[in-house]
Amino acid sequence: MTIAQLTQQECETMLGNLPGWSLRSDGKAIERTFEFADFVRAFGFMSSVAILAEKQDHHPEWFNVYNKVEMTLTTHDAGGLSQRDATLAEAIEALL
Ligand SMILES: C[C@H](O)[C@H](O)[C@H]1CNC2=NC(N)=NC(=O)C2=N1
Repeated sequence: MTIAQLTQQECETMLGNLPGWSLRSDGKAIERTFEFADFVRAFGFMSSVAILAEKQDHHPEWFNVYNKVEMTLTTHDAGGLSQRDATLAEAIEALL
């Protein structure tokens, strides 16, 4: 499935609406680290994100150590950032 990449302007607008997220150095993904009180809360967050990801058919790349979750969003089918990344990031922020 071919999905359109965001334009430079759309990327800037997206990041302006997503404080805490930053653009990866190659410009093809956005990243954010989440920190929770303990592992159980971090894993509960990941479980909630997993349900969102399935609903949106759009999945994060992530790494968890104890209470920290490092998350990267990119659209593999687009080879970079797409509206799907913005939509998922906004839904994730709404969980906090
Ligand atoms: C067939 C394809 O794997 C699906 O359309 C979805 C699954 N989840 C996905 N997640 C992400 N991050 N990028 C994708 O391109 C993607 N594609």
